[in-house]
Amino acid sequence: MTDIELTIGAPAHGGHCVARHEGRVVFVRHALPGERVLARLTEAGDDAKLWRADAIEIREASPDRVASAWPEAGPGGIGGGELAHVSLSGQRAWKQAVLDESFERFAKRPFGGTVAAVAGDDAAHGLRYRTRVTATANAEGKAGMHHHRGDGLVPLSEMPLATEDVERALLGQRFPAGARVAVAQGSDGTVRVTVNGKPWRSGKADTRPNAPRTLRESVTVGERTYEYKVDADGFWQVHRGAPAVLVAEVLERVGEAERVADLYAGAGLFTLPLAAAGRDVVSVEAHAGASRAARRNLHDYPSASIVHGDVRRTLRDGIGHLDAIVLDPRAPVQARPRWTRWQPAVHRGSCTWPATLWRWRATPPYSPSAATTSSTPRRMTSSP
Ligand SMILES: C[S@@+](CC[C@H](N)C(=O)[O-])C[C@H]1O[C@@H](n2cnc3c(N)ncnc32)[C@H](O)[C@@H]1O
Repeated sequence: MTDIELTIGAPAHGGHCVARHEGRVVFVRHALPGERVLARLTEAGDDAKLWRADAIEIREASPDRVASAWPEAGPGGIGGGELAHVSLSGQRAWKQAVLDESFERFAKRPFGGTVAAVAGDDAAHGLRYRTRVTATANAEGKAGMHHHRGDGLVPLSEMPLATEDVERALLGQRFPAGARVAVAQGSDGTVRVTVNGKPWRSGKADTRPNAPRTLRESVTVGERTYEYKVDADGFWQVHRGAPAVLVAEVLERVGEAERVADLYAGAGLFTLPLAAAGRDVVSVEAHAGASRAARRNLHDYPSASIVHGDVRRTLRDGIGHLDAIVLDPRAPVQARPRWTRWQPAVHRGSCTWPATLWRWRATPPYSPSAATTSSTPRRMTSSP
């Protein structure tokens, strides 16, 4: 193992900072801008343009450095807790810098937003926000997570990002070796565990034909509360405050637009409030379970049509005139259709961050026929 001393530069997308060593770029995790660190190289091929390293000793610390809130995600540890050593204000400044830089570089326009805490984040010190966690059981049946960019499984002794109930369900029992474990908590506090896609209860598979598989979620924005039923192991925004923040943002941005597409719509988090606001919504989602959930959630709203299918194909086939598009892809850019005359509507949320939000509304006119013939969109980054 080779250790090198580095001066740390700007933060970059994905939880690392950029440094330089003998002309080569090094992505350094567990460091902060301005720090002087001893870094252990973790990927350093002779011919590689880019090296990766973990800061293992801090020689000159940033004022934003704090004791790690999740030591297991420290150097050589689990991926996904990259900012555990950064103060909350430092995390927000970090995210602001990444968003500002990404928008300037890729969208060629200013980000213009300000990164702010979701209600309750400060009181919880930026922790305990995840209502969804997935893990893999190790040979002893303990829930574990993978090393950053590695296959090795680290059994968890804590999961400080999760709500306490989710953490308890994850760590307080054993699972079949190698199993994929998903733990989720609904708005009413109910926790459901799914093991390899099947219900799990009180330490064993729940084989009852009527074993519960869904969770209730309610999202309150202003005076209104929207009710959803989602699959316990299906997609739902993992931050407990994200659904309400995102719905409020979407409603405001869509404004009075009459016909709206909700692309990559999941279980209908945005489709439902948009339909309830009287919008004519086309909701497109490729995952069969999520699409079924959306149908269930939108049952009482005839102004919403649920398309179960691929976004690109659906747009190519034509979905008619649209006044606004809400776009929330989970997959990176390749999954996006070829955008045309308007700036791409882009949102990419990342679980790495204490709060996540970049969501843009595309402006009309939208022309389905142009969708396959015009220029390729500007590339946007997305997080792993
Ligand atoms: C990040 S989730 C967002 C769901 C929803 N907008 C929300 O916020 O709850 C992205 C969704 O896009 C769906 N998806 C991914 N690729 C797709 C594609 N090519 N066509 C349609 N849906 C896709 C996934 O199944 C997933 O449900």
